Amino acid sequence: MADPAPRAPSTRRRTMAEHLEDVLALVAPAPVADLGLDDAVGGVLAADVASLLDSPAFDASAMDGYAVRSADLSGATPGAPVTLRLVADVPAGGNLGDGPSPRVGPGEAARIMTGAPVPAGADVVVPVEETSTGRFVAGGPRGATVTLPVGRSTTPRRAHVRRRAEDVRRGDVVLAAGSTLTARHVSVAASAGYATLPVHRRPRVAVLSTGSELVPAGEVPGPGCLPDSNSVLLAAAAREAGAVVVRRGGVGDTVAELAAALDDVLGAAWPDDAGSAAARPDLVVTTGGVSAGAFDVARELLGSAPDAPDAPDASDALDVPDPLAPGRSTGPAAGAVTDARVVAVGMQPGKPQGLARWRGVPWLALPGNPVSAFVSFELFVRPAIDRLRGVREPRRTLVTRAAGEGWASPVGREQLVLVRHTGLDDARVVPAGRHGDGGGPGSGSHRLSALVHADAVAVVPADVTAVVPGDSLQVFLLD
Ligand SMILES: Nc1nc2c(c(=O)[nH]1)N[C@H]1C(S)=C(S)[C@@H](COP(=O)(O)OP(=O)(O)OC[C@H]3O[C@@H](n4cnc5c(N)ncnc54)[C@H](O)[C@@H]3O)O[C@H]1N2
Ligand code: MOO
Repeated sequence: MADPAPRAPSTRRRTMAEHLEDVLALVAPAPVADLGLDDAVGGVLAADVASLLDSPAFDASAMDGYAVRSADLSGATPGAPVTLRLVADVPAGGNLGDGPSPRVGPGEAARIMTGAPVPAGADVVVPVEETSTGRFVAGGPRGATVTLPVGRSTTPRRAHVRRRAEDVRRGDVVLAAGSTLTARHVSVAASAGYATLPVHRRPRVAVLSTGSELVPAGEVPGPGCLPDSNSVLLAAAAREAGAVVVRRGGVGDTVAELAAALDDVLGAAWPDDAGSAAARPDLVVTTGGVSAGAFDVARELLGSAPDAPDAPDASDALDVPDPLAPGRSTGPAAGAVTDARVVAVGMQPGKPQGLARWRGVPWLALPGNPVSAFVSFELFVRPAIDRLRGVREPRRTLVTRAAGEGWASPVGREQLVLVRHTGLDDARVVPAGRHGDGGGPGSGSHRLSALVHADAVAVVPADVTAVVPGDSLQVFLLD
C-alpha cells in the first residue's frame, strides 16, 4: 500500500459566523442547581415552571366594602337604597376562625376587605364609599346594618370580585425554560408556590492577559511598558455577562509561564464555591500573543507556526497540528492542549483568534490589541458565556442605523466599528473616539478613546470597501 500523501498545510480562514459556531461547539451549559429566589436572579432557568397554585387562589374582593347578593340590589338607587343586615366580617387573610364559613343570604351583607375571600352567596362587592358607612375605621363593624347604594353610584356596574384562577390556573406554565430571571420572574415564581428555581450555575471564567510589557493597573509603566487594561476589561465584561471571574494579569511571554498560569487558574478558588477542590473554570480567556510575533506565546502554546516564512500575512496562513506539534510534545504543555486551532477570522479588528482545550477546559485566545480584545469579547466570548449560562440562542440582535460619516472598510473582512449615536438624530451613528490620522476607524484597534465613547458596534459586510454617509448599517447596541 502506498504511503499516504503528505498532508498539505491547510489555511484556516473562517468567517465570523463560522468561528462563532466553533466557539459555541467548545462549551456546554453549566450544571443546574436549585437556587433560592434571591440568588436565582440573573440566572437562566433550566426547566419550565408550572404553577403549584391557582391565582387568585379563591374568589377575592377587589375592594374594601360589603359583599352582597346582586339580586338584593336590583332596582336600588341612591334615591331608593336598600338596607341589609350585617352577618359577617371578612378581613384579608381569611382570618375567619374555626367556625363555619360565612354565608350571605337574601337581605344580608358581609363587611369585606380587599383580597379577602368572598363569602358564599355573595356575588358583588359594593365599595365602602358607596354605602352609608362612607369609610371604615379601625376595629370591628359599627352597627348592625348597611344601607346602599349611596353617593354617585346606582346599582354596581362591576362586581369587584377577582375570580379564582382567572390569572393563573394550577399547572399553567408561568416561566419558560431558557428565561433569564429578573425580579419580575422570581416574584411570579413565589406567587406560583416556589421558594427555589432550577438555574444553571454561574459560569466560572478565568481571564489571563499575556505580555511581558504589561504592568498592573495603577503602577507607573517603565520604558516600553503599558498598563494591563485587557484583563480588567475582559474580567469586568465577563462579570457583567453573568460569570464569576478569576483574573491573572501580565503573564510573561514564555510558554512555561503561560502554561503555569493556565494550570494556576485551573486550581483557583472560586468565589461561588465552598472550597471544593473539584471546581475548575468553565472557560479560560487569554489575550495577547496570538499573531505572528517572536514572543506570541499563546499561539506558540496552541502549537501553531506560520507555515510559510514569506506569507504576506502570517495569520492568514495557519495550520495548527492537533494535538501539539511533535517538537513541543515534551514541553511544559505536553498533552495539555487539545482541539487547538489558531485561525484568521475574516474580521477587522480581531482577525487572529485561537481556540483549544487546556486540560479539557475550553480556552479562547483573543488578540492583544485592546479594541480587538473588546470586539472579540462581544462577538465570541459573550455568546460562549451565554451558552454556559444556559441561554438557548446566544445571538446578538442587530438594528439598523444610518452612517453619519463615511469611512473605508477592508475588502474580504467584516469590519467592526465602534460607533456612537450622534444625539441629534438617534438613527445616525458615527465612529467613536479619535481617528484623525487618516487611518479611519478600521486601523484603530489600539485606540482606547473609542471604547468609552462608543454606544454601539457597526458590522460592515466583507464586500463593502467604503461606507458613505447615509448608508444603512447593521449595528448591535452596547449596554
Ligand atoms: N506580522 C503580523 N503581525 C501582526 C498580525 C499579522 O497578521 N501579521 N496581526 C495583527 C493583528 S490584526 C493583531 S489584532 C495583533 C494581535 O496581536 P497579539 O494577539 O499577538 O497581541 P500582542 O502582540 O500581544 O499585543 C498587541 C498590542 O496590544 C497590546 N496589549 C497586549 N495585551 C494588552 C493588555 N493586556 N492590555 C493592554 N494592551 C495590551 C500590546 O502591548 C500591543 O501593543 O497583531 C498584529 N500583528
Ligand atoms: O485584527 Mo487586528 O485585531 O486588526 O487589530
